[in-house]
Amino acid sequence: MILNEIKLTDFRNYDSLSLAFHPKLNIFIGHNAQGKTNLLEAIYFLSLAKSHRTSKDRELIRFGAEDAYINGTITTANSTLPLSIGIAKGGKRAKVNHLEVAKLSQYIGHLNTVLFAPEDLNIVKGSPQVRRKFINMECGQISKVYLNHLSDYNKVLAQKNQYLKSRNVDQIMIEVLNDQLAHHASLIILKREQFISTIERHASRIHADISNGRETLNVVYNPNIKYESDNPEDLKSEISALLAESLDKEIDRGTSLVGPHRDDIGFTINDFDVQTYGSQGQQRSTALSVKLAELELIKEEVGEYPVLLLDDVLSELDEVRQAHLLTSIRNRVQTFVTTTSISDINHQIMDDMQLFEIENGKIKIDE
Ligand SMILES: Nc1ncnc2c1ncn2[C@@H]1O[C@H](COP(=O)(O)OP(=O)(O)OP(=O)(O)O)[C@@H](O)[C@H]1O
Repeated sequence: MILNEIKLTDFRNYDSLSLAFHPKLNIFIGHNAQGKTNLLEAIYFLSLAKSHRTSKDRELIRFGAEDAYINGTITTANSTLPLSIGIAKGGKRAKVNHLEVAKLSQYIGHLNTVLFAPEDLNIVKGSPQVRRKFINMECGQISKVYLNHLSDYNKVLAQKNQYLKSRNVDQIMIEVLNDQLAHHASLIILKREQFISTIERHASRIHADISNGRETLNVVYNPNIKYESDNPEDLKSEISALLAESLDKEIDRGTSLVGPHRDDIGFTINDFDVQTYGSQGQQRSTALSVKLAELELIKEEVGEYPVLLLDDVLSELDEVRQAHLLTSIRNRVQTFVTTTSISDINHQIMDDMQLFEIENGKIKIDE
């Protein structure tokens, strides 16, 4: 999948901008606060009808303007398709092939993107909550069934926690809720297990490449419930037994202690724990490999590679890791990169790409 061009009107610090992109590699270079990330954000918004930086769409409208527009054209294996989104203070409107869609869900999915930004390092360094959010987002994109079970699980869990907090715990009610939790948990756990093993398969290959074969990355699922079954019914029984065993403790503590809401993922390189013992560079390349594995997942799902957006990651990687990223990946995946310095860019890469110099919302195209 390729994004051929983009037009911005009153988006962030761009009043009017029209750019044609290189099919392999596009580099946005400029000092801080000139509009590099704004451009990646525009591409991300064109893909998902939401920003990766803010939930308030009105922040995207240029100061003093009434509305903002992003237009783009994508080419897939089968077609060339114009996409457009208008953002007004009161809401947003999206068009596919010049026709307005009734629901944003009909719009999303035409342009697929994977974004890697500095904060993604938290997938490795952050709390288990960050990693659960990552699994939920990724599994949710691939499986609607997962999303439904997760949403039901969270609703029942909130109810159960309310009961546990009250002074007079209704044990029968909690047993009913535990039965529902065990049902949803069994499906969530099996999907997570499957998802993490697929991520590991891709991420470990990518990591071997970017570390020039020196490092073996493993991604492991650390479920809160230690289980043996691999079919939903048996797993549900195992979970039910554990929940029953933990009930007294849960009543005592006034909160739910057991279940996939306490799961985590672990990363090891050459068998040591990356979070505890990894260097900064190893933690970054672990996060990057895990994110790049998403490219392969989307390819398996959709049949085509998405577009890759890399925000400010070059300066963080050594030459070998950079070269891998920008040479092998760009031959498969159209890539957009932001950087503050040309010295960050490996010189072998400079031939087959387009450089855009950005200064205060204006772009100079380097021929
Ligand atoms: N709604 C808006 N209207 C006008 N300008 C805006 C708006 N939102 C942000 N900006 C401006 O955009 C600039 C920031 O752009 P951006 O985040 O793309 O920086 P960047 O080039 O990626 O910088 P860095 O290298 O520091 O990450 C700032 O000057 C900010 O004032």
